[in-house]
Amino acid sequence: MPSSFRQIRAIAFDLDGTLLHSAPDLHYAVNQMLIELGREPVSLGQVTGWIGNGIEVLVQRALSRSFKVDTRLEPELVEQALGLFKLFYANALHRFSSLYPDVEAVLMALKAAGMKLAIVTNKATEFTLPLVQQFGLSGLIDLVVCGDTLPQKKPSPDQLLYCAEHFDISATELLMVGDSRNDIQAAKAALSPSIGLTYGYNYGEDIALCNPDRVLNQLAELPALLLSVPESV
Ligand SMILES: O=C(O)COP(=O)(O)O
Ligand SMILES: [Mg+2]
Repeated sequence: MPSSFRQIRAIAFDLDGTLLHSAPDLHYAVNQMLIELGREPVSLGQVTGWIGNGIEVLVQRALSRSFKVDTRLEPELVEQALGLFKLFYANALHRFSSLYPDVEAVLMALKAAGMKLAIVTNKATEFTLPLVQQFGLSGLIDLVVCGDTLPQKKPSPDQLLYCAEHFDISATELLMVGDSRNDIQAAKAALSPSIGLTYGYNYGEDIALCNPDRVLNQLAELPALLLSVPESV
């Protein structure tokens, strides 16, 4: 565990459950899809527990009505369901979703201090970019790496390594800030430090169990942690 984050030059923020409370719109789109397929809707709590591995897996979990995907799902059904989900989600992207408290202020403070800022999400590009724009983050974020930007998504380290390369820094100088074990595992695999936030989704589990370098309860604590490090440390 690093004694400080003095070496940090760039920050990779996860999106869903970290910057954006997206579960309400994902829940809406999942239920519209299920209803269209003649199936019973599911609860917000269920959907929240299925977020984290991208939309294909979310749709498969919804069809299975469980976190563990039913291996007997017909590929044609999954494809049809995915098409429906995309249609409904595209129309409900930011209807019920909201930024978490202090997101803009925190990003502005970090950017003003010279940090490069990225979003590294497992969400597909077609939904991520409109959300980043809609919530006014485009001018604050230097790079967006989505779940379909590269062949592998988190917990693979590839998106973080791509990010470090883009910023021309070492992965050890890139801090991953996320709500999920996928974020922390990706950071560990990339040899990047990580901060786990407690308010997000993480399949309903305690983020501290993934052993991030630091656990924070609020994003607002981040600037002080990164920018007010005594010189002698
Ligand atoms: O799309 C998901 O399943 C999760 O996205 P995230 O990586 O931004 O949390
Ligand atoms: Mg997340």
